Amino acid sequence: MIDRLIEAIEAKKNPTVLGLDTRIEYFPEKFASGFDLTTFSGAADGIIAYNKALMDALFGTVPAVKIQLAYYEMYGLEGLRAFAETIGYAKKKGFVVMVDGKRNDIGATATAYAAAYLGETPLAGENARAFDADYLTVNPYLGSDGVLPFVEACKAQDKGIFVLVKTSNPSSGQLQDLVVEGESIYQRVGRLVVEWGKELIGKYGYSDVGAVVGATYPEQGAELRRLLPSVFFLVPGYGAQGGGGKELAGCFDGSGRGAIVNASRSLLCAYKKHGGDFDEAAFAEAKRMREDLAEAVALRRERS
Ligand SMILES: O=C(O)c1cc(=O)[nH]c(=O)n1[C@@H]1O[C@H](COP(=O)(O)O)[C@@H](O)[C@H]1O
Repeated sequence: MIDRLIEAIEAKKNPTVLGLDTRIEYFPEKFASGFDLTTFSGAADGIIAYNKALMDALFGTVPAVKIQLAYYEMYGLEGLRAFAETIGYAKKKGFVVMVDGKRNDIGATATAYAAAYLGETPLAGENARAFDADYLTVNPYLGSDGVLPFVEACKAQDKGIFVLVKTSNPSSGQLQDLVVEGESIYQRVGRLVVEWGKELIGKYGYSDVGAVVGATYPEQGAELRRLLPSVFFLVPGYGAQGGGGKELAGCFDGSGRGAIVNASRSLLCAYKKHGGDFDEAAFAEAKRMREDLAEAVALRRERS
């Protein structure tokens, strides 16, 4: 999977993920008036239409989408309908599809989650795919036996995962920065990610087992980039959370690879900054973000 992700980034010359954390409060008035937003079903219809318009506007310039499950679960079964339809449309448009569910559990249950998002669900007779994503985000708190079922699914199905290593939120250091046996927890998790992914290295030297590294901690990002050369980074926290710009140079490697940066609210609500229609505004913001990241990559290349 990782080779496909890297090639998709290079084809668009843009290490950006469109985060589809879509909620009805983000709809501009004119768009909102087209749906009955007093019901889950109307909200789901609105979300599907919003997502499709954004994907239509951005598929030429952005290589991947990340669909955050929480924003679909909160609209109940209708929300899951919107989730499934968004995955289907994203694939049709050629996006690499990441599902952000931060899943984990004991081994047997992790196997069920892996079947749901990365693999196949056994039915009487034959297997079927429930939600067919390319990537899933995974929480490592339960240790190896809670992560290996996802790694197995990556192997069997040519998929990928991003394991939470250093997250973007303000309190991420409360546990992740603790020093144990001479290294921080996030460094230790990073080393485990290398272990988990060592049999899944693609032709560019990166593994299907990647890491989430928040844009809001660029120093730790650069440190992890040096420490984990085979681990590709999903970097959330750009824009709305304050991350971005040249600070992110250290998340990339010397050839400009190694990371893809997610923006959700800053693209979903770009019309509030740029004015005009929400899809055109998202396109303008995606272009600005691409230039911003290109500068970070250029700086990284200069340093190598
Ligand atoms: O796994 C993630 O994607 C994630 C990890 C992390 O450390 N920080 C983080 O913000 N995220 C997700 O990335 C997205 C960020 O959204 P914006 O802040 O609106 O761009 C949300 O879907 C978060 O759940």
